[in-house]
Amino acid sequence: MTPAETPRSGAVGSDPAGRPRLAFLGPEGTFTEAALRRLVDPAAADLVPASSVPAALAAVRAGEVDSAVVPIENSVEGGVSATLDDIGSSEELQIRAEVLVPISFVLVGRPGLALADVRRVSTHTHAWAQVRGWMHAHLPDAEFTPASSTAAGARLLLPAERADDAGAAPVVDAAVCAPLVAEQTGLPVLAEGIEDVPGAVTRFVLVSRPGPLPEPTGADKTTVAVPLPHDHPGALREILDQFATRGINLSRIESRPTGEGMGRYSFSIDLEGHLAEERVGAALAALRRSFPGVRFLGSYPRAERRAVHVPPHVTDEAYRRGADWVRGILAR
Ligand SMILES: O=C(O)C(=O)Cc1ccccc1
Repeated sequence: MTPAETPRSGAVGSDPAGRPRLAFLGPEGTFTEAALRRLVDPAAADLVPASSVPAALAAVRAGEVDSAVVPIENSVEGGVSATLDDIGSSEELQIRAEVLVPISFVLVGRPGLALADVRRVSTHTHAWAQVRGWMHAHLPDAEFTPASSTAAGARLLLPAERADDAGAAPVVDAAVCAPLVAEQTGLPVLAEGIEDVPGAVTRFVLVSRPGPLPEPTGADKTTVAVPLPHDHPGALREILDQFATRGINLSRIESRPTGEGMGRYSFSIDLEGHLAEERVGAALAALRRSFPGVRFLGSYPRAERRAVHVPPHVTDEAYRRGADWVRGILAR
């Protein structure tokens, strides 16, 4: 990729013959679309809405698009399983960039409907989890109808969007979505700021097929998945030791079932640092020796751009001094 082909973030793999194609969890108005607009210049790319996270990632794998933007972690709800499981299942995808998006929700309703008349509410499961307390306090009897995204849930309120039976009453009364969707659709806002935890943020990642890593910036993050062998006592301790002895801080670690049977788990880990840094490369090389199933899922700049603290004994310079000393002895 040449600099001229590189969009704003420098993160998107682009097709020299044309504009990069970018899939995202759609339709228009999702939080994922807001994330995409922060990661790349939307005017320089073709945006392709996908109906689910797996669909967006499958389009990348199949080469139908260059990259996809998907949610990966929420400060209230934790990891987004659909994303962690999909990207962690192979080394076919690589995270190239991340961004944090503040999340605030509104409740939009069917035109003419009062808040007290709302019975059925649609939204994405992650949004529902973040407004449960508000719902309990204001609409305790509301039924939840899951939608593929917040914007898709809101669109159920627009009769013209329902191809099945355009004349029929909407299947839901209200939807939880971003304020932007109310503006885009003209749907009336019944309540705003309905999130249970003010200041919640969601982390989104830009994912593409494997390629050259972004240059180290000193403020990077690396994501790996480590399936645990079931006959390896102390495996988790060994994994953590590799990072601890090299002064590598972890910013996320969670276990996900592999689907191969009860008790079979893979650890999804974010660590501070870039694979090109000695301590990170050494830790991952050591992990690979003991756990050949380890998957590298990307080294990329941290959203906050905050420099990683590297203890003095594990800087690249410290590694060089150590290696020089050994070489000097062997050369005697
Ligand atoms: O449904 C959306 O708008 C998304 O982008 C997924 C999501 C849902 C709730 C919080 C953050 C992201």
